[in-house]
Amino acid sequence: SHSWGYGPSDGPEKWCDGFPVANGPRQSPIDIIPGQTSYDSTLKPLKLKYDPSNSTDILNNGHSFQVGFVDDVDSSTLTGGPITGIYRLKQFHFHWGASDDRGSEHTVNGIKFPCELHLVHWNTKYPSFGEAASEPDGLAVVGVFLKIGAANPRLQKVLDALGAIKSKGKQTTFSNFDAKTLLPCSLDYWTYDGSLTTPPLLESVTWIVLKEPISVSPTQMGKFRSLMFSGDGEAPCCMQDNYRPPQPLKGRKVRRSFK
Ligand SMILES: CC[C@H](CNC(=O)c1ccc(S(N)(=O)=O)cc1)c1ccc2[nH]ccc2c1
Ligand SMILES: [Zn+2]
Repeated sequence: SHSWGYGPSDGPEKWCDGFPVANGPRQSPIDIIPGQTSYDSTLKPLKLKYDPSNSTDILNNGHSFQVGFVDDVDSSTLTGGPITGIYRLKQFHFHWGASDDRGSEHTVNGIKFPCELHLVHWNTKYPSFGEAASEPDGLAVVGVFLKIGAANPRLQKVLDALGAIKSKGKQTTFSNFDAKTLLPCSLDYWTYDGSLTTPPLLESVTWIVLKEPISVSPTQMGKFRSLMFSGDGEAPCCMQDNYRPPQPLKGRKVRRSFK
């Protein structure tokens, strides 16, 4: 079966065996080279409307942890930016490294950040996330870089919940969380057509990567690394380096919303 991970035997270099689209024309992440992006004045400002009452749970899915949202109504949505229509927030999750010198999926001029947040939205022109995930305009993921600095109080509620979901498959309630508090001041962004960065690597994602990072402290990064890829009763394996490296651009254009 398609069991994949981030280790030497099941990691990103092996994913093409089970998921040939890994070598497709619009794979993610990519290295963003700001000097090679083009300013597009027709790009609209991002509009993120998140209702805190929509957050439901926090789950260790064995690859990362994610905070889930009620997505059967249009109360936590993404509109504007490079997309048309209304996309609903489904979940957010993170990717991080074993040390502060790596961990992000997108890079900027080859620079890796210690962590990257992904806010996953699906196009409401489709009946569900699962169906949208296989459409070229089905998903929109907002990526936010985390850089080492002062402890970020906005992360603390999420990090304090990790103790309850240490191993794979653990889940607990997580209510009244306002995902907007995780966003930086500026919503300036780069955007390009890409894919999920984990199997099944579906080429259905409009990527919207924010230029301004948010801060995270080394201690807070340690909390991410206290999670386990492994389930209870399995050989313990720390959840870290759960990032895919940048993929070939294959002629794609990266646009930016700012001068
Ligand atoms: C269709 C994929 C989905 C599971 N994966 C995701 O939801 C997902 C979301 C975002 C990103 S990222 N890092 O690019 O932001 C990567 C993966 C998914 C959903 C339901 C499923 N049922 C059976 C299998 C299955 C897979
Ligand atoms: Zn992700």
